[in-house]
Amino acid sequence: MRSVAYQVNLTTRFRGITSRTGLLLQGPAGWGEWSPFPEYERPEIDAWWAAAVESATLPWPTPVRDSVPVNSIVPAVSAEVAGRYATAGGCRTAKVKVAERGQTLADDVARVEAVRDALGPSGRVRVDANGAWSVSEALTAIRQLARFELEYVEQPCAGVDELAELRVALARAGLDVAIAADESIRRSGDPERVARLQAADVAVLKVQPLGGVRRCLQLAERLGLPVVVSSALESSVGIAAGVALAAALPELPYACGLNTLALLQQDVTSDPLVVSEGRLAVRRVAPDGEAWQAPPQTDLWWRQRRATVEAAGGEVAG
Ligand SMILES: O=C(O)CCC(=O)c1ccccc1C(=O)O
Ligand SMILES: [Mg+2]
Repeated sequence: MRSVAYQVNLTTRFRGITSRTGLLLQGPAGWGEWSPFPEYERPEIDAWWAAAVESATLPWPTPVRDSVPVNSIVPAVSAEVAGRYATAGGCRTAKVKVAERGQTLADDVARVEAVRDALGPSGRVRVDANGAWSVSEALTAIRQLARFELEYVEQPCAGVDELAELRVALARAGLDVAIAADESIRRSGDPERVARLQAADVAVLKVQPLGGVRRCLQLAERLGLPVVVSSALESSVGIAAGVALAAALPELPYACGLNTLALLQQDVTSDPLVVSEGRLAVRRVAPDGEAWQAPPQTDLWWRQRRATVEAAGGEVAG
């Protein structure tokens, strides 16, 4: 199958990176995106490849809705500008990054307060710590953040066992705040351990790291937890696969973390997915133009990376 590499700059530094690169794959069903982060290796990146192949070769599972709600993203910015991020695109749910290295809990409290003020009492506010807190740090932080009525706290601690311990401690402390697992599902090698250990109330599912839309639908069923569909910071081609998953889930109780196109300075198409009134439409995306195409060296690097995964002959979606 034909493939072409993209590379675009980010508008805001995110996860410590300032640009995003990946491979777009064209097959009989349309386009797929393969964009495991550069430091990821086999076998972890095989699941990402399976997702791209699924997107390029198979139709999407039957949707039960034709658009999906998404959350805005508030990076670890100052409280002064946080409110503007929170309401972008008409979103009524915001996800606030907390526990950023070099910042304090007071910075997090000020940022979350600004977001709650901007959305008003009917808005929903979630935070994501990306596993940065110990159990006791998480307890301290959640104690202070709970007054802003959090929808959930995403990956407060790094380990599955820590998440389980934190949930017990929260219940003991009378703090009724839900916990979502993200990295613990997509990087632990055993996504179902979270459910077995009752380590989370909510499961964050990302199509590429979990091997495709069909795999995610099956996993959602096995987990038996409410699901939040989220992006891995992709172009419109990858986001479309996330939207397809969200559209096919029997229940969709939460806004999706698929509003990451706003973090890219450019997209791979002149007809990108656009958030309107806080929602994304369900549809396929095809790349066009060339301003986003990666330089030859980067394109070559992706082709070689692809060759290692294909040579290993990992199973693909079906
Ligand atoms: O959940 C969202 O709103 C957006 C997705 C997101 O935050 C993300 C994107 C790329 C890598 C990691 C993460 C994360 O959830 O931590
Ligand atoms: Mg997360």
